[in-house]
Amino acid sequence: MPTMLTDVLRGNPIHLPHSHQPDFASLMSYTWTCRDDPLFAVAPSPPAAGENIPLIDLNQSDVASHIGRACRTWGAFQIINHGVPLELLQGIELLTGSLFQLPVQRKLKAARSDTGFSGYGVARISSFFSKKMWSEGFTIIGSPLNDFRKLWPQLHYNYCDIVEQYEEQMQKLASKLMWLSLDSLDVSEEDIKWASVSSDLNWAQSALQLNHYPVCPEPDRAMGLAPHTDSTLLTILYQNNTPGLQVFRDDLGWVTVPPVPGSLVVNVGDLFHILSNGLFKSVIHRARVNQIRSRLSVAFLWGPRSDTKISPVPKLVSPDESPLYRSVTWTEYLRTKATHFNKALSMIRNQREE
Ligand SMILES: O=C(O)CCC(=O)C(=O)O
Ligand SMILES: [Fe+2]
Repeated sequence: MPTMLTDVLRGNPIHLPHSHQPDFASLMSYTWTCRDDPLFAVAPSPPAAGENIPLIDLNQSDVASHIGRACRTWGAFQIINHGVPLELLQGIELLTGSLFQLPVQRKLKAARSDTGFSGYGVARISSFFSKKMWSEGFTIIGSPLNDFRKLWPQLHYNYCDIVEQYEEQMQKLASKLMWLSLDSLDVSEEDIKWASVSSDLNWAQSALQLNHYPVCPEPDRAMGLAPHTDSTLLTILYQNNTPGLQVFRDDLGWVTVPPVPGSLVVNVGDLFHILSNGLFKSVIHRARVNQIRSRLSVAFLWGPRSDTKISPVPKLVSPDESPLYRSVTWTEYLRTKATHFNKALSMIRNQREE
C-alpha cells in the first residue's frame, strides 16, 4: 500500500508554538514587523502599475500557451469558464462561512490533534513564525464525516456531499490544467508515465484547506497568512469577494489578486516547479486582512501519490547540464519543508559547476 497524505503528515508533525485556538484578543502577538518577515515592508504594487496575474478563459483558443506563459512569468493565474458549476462554488462558500461562524467551543470539538492534520486550528505554517496570524483554518483530508458530525449534528451529510462533489470537480480540473501547462512545454504522456491523462486519477491525491480571515482592527500591522509557496503540484483557490490574496514578483513586489466572481485562482506549487526543471515559478503568496469585511478562501491542494518520484522532465534539461533538482517523493519533500520551510527547494537543488 502506498502511504497516503495523512500518513505522511502524521509522520512529520509540526509542533505549533501557540495554542491551536486563535485568540484574536491579544493584539500585540498579532503585530508584525520586518523582523518577523523580511518581505513585510515591501509595499504592494499600486493597481496603477497595471500588472496583474493573467485572467484566462479556458474556452479561448491557444489556451495552453496562455497558461504556459502565466506559469513561467507569475506562477499563478485566474481562470473563468472552468466548468465548475457556480452552485458548487456557492455551496463550498456557504459551508465554509457556516463552519467558521459556529461557536468556538463547537469548532474545538473538531480541533486538529497534535499529531493529526485534519480538523480545525491555526495555519499549519504558524510554527515557522513567532507572531500569530489573523486567521483560522480547517483542513480536510479524506472523508470529513467524523469531524462534520461533531460540527453540525443535523446537516453533516449535506455538507459532506458538497465536499465530495467539489473535490471531484477539482481533481478533474487540476489534471486538465497540469496537462495544458505541460503541453505548452511540449511535454506529453510519453514523458511523464505516472500521470496518465486517461486514468481515473488514482495517481493523484489532495487536501482541502478552508481559511477564514476575520475582520481586523489593524490590518496594516497584521498578517492573515504569512508568505509561503505551496508544496503541491498545483493549488486551485476559491476566494470570496473580499480581496486579500497577494502574489510576489521580484520586479513588482506584492500584487493583489482581485476577486473575480465565479473565477478560480491557480498557483504553481513546488513540485510542479521541480517537474518543469524550474521553468514554472512556484509562486510566493500571502493573505492580508481587511478592516471592514471578513474573507474566506478554499484551497484545493493537489499532488501525486506519496510514493511517486518527482524529477525534472528529462526533455526540459539541456544535454550539457544536470537537472536543477534531484528527484523526491511528496513524502520526502514534505519532510524537508517541515524542517526548512521556504528554503526546502534550495535543499534539494543540485549543485551546478559555474
Ligand atoms: O487565503 C488565501 O488567499 C491563500 C490561502 C493559501 O495560500 C493556502 O491555504 O495555502
Ligand atoms: Fe498557499
